[in-house]
Amino acid sequence: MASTTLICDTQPWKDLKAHTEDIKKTHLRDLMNDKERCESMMVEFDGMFLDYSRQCATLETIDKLYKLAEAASLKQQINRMYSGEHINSTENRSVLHVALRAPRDAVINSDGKNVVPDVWNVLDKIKDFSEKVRNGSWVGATGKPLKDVIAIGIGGSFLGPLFVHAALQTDPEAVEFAKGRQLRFLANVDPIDVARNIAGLNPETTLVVVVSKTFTTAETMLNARTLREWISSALGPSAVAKHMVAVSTNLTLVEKFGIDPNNAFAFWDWVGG
Ligand SMILES: O=P(O)(O)OC[C@H]1O[C@H](O)[C@H](O)[C@@H](O)[C@@H]1O
Repeated sequence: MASTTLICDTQPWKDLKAHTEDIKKTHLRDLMNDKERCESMMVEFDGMFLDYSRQCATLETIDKLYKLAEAASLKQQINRMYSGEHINSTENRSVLHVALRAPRDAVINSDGKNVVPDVWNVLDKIKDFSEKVRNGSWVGATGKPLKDVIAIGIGGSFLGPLFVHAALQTDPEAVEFAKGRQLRFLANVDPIDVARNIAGLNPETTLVVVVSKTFTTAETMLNARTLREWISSALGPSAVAKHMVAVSTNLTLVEKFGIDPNNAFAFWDWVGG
């Protein structure tokens, strides 16, 4: 049940607010001298190390934050999310991005259906396709392997892929695999940006990935049509099926656009856009 009390009207919020005034008087240098405090602000899990000791916070702050989380029913809200309740009340839908990284045997229901098998079908399809592109067995319209990628998308459909790209830029294995390849992002409708994106790329060896939850976003669709024209004017309209793929919830529009449904990687309404 959603509470009608605003979080800022609760006692734990007021306590935390008063506490922040106190903590401002203490220098971080002094906080860092407290060994017990520093040790309890470091955690390790599954090879990941989190050190949050360099925050203006004491153990008392953490305790107050926990009390606030309790007042906000954070645990219950997390459980509601995992059980597929429509916690996105404005869009009346589940919020299940957690299902995208769930193990194969997990059961996560949305509207009475376990969504995990569908997720894994798409993940396997993505892996299969990307491996073919990487090992050169997927070839373009003129028989050449595809080495460069242009990702079209705006908002979340740009920032998500960009985030992964940024994260992998310092991973030695990813750097090795990316040698000789370019990944470019087309995320606005400035014609100069289109020109910059395709400069130096050959349509014969380029893969275009259109990422759009709705497949109706004006900027993305304009850029997708521009690059469809770039490909088909150089290689003929049938080349689109070899050189363009999509990631979307709207597979009907993807197919209408001319992308082969076999190369459309689905996701679902319950993934935030
Ligand atoms: O993924 P799409 O449907 O193309 O939407 C792309 C973006 O469109 C708008 O800017 C929305 O505010 C964003 O939340 C969304 O990520």
